[in-house]
Amino acid sequence: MAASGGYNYRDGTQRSSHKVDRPLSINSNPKSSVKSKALPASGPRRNSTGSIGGGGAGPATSKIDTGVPGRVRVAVRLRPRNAEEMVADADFADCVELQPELKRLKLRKNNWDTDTYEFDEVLTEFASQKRVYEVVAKPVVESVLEGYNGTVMAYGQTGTGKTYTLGRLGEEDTAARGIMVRAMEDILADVSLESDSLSVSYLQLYMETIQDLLDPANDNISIVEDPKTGDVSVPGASLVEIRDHQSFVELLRLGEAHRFATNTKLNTESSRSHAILMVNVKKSVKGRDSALPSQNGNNSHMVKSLKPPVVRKSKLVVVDLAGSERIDKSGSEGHTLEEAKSINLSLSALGKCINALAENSAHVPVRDSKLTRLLRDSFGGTARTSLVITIGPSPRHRGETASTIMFGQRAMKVENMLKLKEEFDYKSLARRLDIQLDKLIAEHERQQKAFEDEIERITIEAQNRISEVERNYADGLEKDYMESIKKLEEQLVMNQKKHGSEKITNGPEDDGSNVTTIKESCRVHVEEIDDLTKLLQKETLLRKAAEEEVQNLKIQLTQWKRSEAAGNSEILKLRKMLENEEHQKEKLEGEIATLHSQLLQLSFEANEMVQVKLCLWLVRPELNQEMG
Ligand SMILES: Nc1ncnc2c1ncn2[C@@H]1O[C@H](COP(=O)(O)OP(=O)(O)OP(=O)(O)O)[C@@H](O)[C@H]1O
Repeated sequence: MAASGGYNYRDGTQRSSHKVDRPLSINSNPKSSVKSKALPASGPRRNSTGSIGGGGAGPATSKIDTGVPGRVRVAVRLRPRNAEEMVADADFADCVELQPELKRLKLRKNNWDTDTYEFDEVLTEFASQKRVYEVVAKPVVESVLEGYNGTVMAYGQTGTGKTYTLGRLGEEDTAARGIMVRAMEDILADVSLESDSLSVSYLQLYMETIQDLLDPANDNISIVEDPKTGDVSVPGASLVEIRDHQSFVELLRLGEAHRFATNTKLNTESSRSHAILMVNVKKSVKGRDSALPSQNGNNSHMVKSLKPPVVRKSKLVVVDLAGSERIDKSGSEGHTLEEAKSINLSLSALGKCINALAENSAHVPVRDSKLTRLLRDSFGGTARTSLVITIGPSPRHRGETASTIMFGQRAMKVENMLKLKEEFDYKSLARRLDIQLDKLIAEHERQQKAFEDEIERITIEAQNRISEVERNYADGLEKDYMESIKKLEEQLVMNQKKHGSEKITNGPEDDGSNVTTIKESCRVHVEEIDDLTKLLQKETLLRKAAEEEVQNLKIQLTQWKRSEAAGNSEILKLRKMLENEEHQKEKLEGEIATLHSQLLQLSFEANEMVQVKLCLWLVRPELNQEMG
């Protein structure tokens, strides 16, 4: 696609031009050949200071956490000769010679002399995409999954393979997949989508304007720096939750279609913007709070549930920079020239920051461009950073190749301090406690209901038994009584009959046998009354036993009511503890804000003091000399 006054998207559409408000700054190409030795690898290791603090509010890392040193790692990748180079450079040797096993690159000065440079990895034109991912990005992705921020960035001349290395989707040929796709595959395989979360933003920085590649209408996104942590974020960018590999590939495709690209002399589809993919990973740290001892050893599960869970919120940033070629080389003119100037401006600002960091300068000009502000954490910050510099083999571009190599050499000297991005998750603790409280209340209500039902059942049963005993007793008594009455009546009738017949036979005189009969009848009655009394005593005993059982049940009821009251007071205690935790968190946040504003005030005052002294010196230098 021909370069014109407007600019082109990769999807083929044309948009109006943007204004450039800064002068051109030419890419630095220092002559000095700094030959750095590869430093020993220093990956993130968990140290004691990176562990959870004593249990206060705020970040989970302790305040004395200074991090672990992690130098920026740099790999160099050589692109194979393309069709044009096959013809144009047919009679010439490549400008570089690679010694991958020695991790060395030789840059030809002329036919008989070379400069040698060492890198962390040297990737030849035969290196597969898989190998490139494994040596350049995989260690960074692993760090991100452990809770550190990470950056993977590609830097190099136009057409040397930055987008090929980072952004290839490899849908037709999975072996061609680039770093972005492979990184997401590893992340998806490690996180649990039930408890962790994964979201993505995709931006482009074009002529000092940040545009959302997932929503191009959103084209004036600002950078926000957290005054507490120094973390850089772009809250205006769309944040898309990733659930699976395919949805991520779709997002990349959408973003790539919106990326500004044009046809330059060096690349038919040259990216004219810096693309920045941000992958936010939020992982809960399992099993950490279970190590906490209980205070009294009794309610250990309660203590455990009151400890806030720990989450790690890390970020992987993948940066595909625009080409770092010289303007005359890319054949830029008109609007494309303005683009090239802007690209060079931001890349030169990045170069200056890297130089300052490599030389341990007191001042690092981070604020000179949006690119350096966005990459603040990646160079000299807390992230683990891996840079791949891409070069071409053509001797015609030796100057650009040398410049790229020097950029990589200086970046190798930048030391970051990796910090674990861990914090207490109060929100999830509150959610967990709410759920627990609801469960406890529901369980308590369920037990109370079961208990009341049981009491009712026992009471009804006891009452039924008492009524039955009473009924049996009354029936038995009545039956016995009636039988006795009947017997007595029969006896009386028999006696009367006997007495009458004796009177007829013996005349009216009594010979004493009548008295004997009555006595006998009385004895029988006494015995019967005895039997009845025994029966009555037995029934009384049964009634007493039933009454005792009712009494026991009443005692049990009182005890259950007491244990219910104790359960209620435990819930109140838990609520109180939760309120205390929240109160303490708010207090600590307030203190941090006060300290921060005091710090700002002090630095403002110090600044003013310096300015007053400077004015004094300018106005009255001799006075200043007198004052020493
Ligand atoms: N290692 C490689 N093997 C084979 N082909 C490659 C390799 N690297 C790059 N290419 C090819 O070279 C061309 C340019 O690559 P690419 O677009 O990735 O370059 P770039 O550095 O991103 O350029 P720009 O800065 O202009 O966007 C593409 O056609 C790409 O397929």
